[in-house]
Amino acid sequence: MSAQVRPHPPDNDHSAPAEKRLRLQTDEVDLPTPSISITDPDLHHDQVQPKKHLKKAKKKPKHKLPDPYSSDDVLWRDVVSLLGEQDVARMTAEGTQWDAPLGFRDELEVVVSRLSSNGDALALAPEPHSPWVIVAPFALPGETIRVRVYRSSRLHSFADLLDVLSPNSELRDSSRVTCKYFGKCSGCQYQMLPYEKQLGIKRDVVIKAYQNFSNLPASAVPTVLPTIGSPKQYHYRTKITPHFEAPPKKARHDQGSNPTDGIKPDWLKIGFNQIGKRTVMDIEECPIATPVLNEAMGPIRENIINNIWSYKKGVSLLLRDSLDASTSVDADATTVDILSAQLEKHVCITDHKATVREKVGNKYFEFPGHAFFQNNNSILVPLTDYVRDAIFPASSPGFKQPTHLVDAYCGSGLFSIMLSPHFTTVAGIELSADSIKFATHNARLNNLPEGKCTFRAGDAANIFSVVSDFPREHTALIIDPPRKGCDANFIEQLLAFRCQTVVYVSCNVHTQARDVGMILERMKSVGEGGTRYVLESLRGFDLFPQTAHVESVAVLRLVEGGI
Ligand SMILES: C[S@@+](CC[C@H](N)C(=O)[O-])C[C@H]1O[C@@H](n2cnc3c(N)ncnc32)[C@H](O)[C@@H]1O
Repeated sequence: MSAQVRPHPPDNDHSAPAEKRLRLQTDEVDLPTPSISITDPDLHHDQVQPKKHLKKAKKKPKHKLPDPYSSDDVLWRDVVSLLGEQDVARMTAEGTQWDAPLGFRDELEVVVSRLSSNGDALALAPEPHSPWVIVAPFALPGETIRVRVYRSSRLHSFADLLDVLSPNSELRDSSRVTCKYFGKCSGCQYQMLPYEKQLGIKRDVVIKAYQNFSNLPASAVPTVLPTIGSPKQYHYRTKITPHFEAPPKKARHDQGSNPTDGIKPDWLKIGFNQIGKRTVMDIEECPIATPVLNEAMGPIRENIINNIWSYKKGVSLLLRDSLDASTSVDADATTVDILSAQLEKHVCITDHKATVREKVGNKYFEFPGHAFFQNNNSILVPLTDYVRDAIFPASSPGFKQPTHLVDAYCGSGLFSIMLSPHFTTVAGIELSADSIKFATHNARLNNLPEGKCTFRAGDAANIFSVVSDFPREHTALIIDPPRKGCDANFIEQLLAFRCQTVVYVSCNVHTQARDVGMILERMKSVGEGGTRYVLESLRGFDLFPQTAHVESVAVLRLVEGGI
């Protein structure tokens, strides 16, 4: 029996490396630059050259290894785990780990063993190709699938899914798929899965990240709590960035200066990247985006079609869901009361410089269209409440009530402002001067007492000199860095600052695991004052339903005594 899976057309061009292919969540997947090196023996073997071979070392390496903590690196750990250390060690010693037993466009049947943390299915290649791993999208554990190989890497080959020959009926429910592009678009991976299963898979991603990337003993990592689901599982995404290419030379030549008359030329695709390809696919609606973004898509597409000949370069569009911010808010009139009167209408913002307005709980946030803001508004109250409850545990004997909050990587002030009623003093820092301007504005917009929240632009590590007079035992630190995580300087200063509670929120659990591992490990040797951090709790939040992404929240608490 075949399941409803749309096969790829036969003309796939898979020449692009996976990391170059844009995904829908482009802002969440800025690939990490490693700030702390890891000790993968294989990496060292291939990259560190003895001095006498310096000349050779300058040559481009034959095989490019993935950047540490990149999605390819995460996949590599999954591949090793599936093959087993023994086979991997043997093939590494034999130098056969790059010798793919399968060629371009080879077709084969495989049984899916498990999912990778990136959401792809992993299967062991059958004899005579084993040991080797096949990586394919949109398939589930236990399923027999037919695939076609398009690219090979170290110990694994990437393949298109051609057909699901025997679906896993306990997991796959094709009736759940609401998007006509699912199976081709690179934005979503899990629409065929019941939501509870998606949450379970994301919990496993958090568990695996700490096993593979934290360097911590199992005893130092608490049982990962169940993933908190998103109140909205569709129509939640408040920002999308579809893109399109400029007219190809030939089309320009053929068309001359004739207008399109509103008819979309065949070569013009406005949308997101196809799975496994560098090419854009045409997308007229996106069911994970909010209704106002979907409504705006039609007129925006029409405008591009009518004016396509004026584009000399490809364009990445911005569509952002905003409460109606068209009325300018002057400093004296910025009260929540005034806003409440005008607000509940949603509009689509397309200008990077325009002001976007969102409401979270009873607070309002404004920020520039180009700036970072969490993309799933529906889960922000549960998320910020969770962080608040972690900082103020219900009953903990001898617990010193926090009064001061440090918000590192604060953006336009989400955590600072949401949690401000619970603190006397709040200090935030953020690299983007624009976001800081808005964080300060947002404190006023929400009528916070003057001087309670202070925000400054700069590198996160600079915050520690600013808050050196905060009472450490009454201070909580929230960290919410970009995907690359914190740098070593920040972690060193955090260890010296040593406040009572650290809540680490991250959209990349792999760099979070690295950083938390580093904090706990370094604490052993720093040891000042007889205190150390423990990882008290760990859980995922599903900010990105239908996709393989997960937000992870780690709570670190300072405790007395050694290990
Ligand atoms: C994941 S966002 C979190 C923003 C905010 N906490 C929120 O939830 O809206 C990470 C933020 O870190 C900022 N950032 C990146 N590198 C930084 C650095 N070295 N120091 C301070 N902020 C940085 C980015 O500009 C971005 O606003």
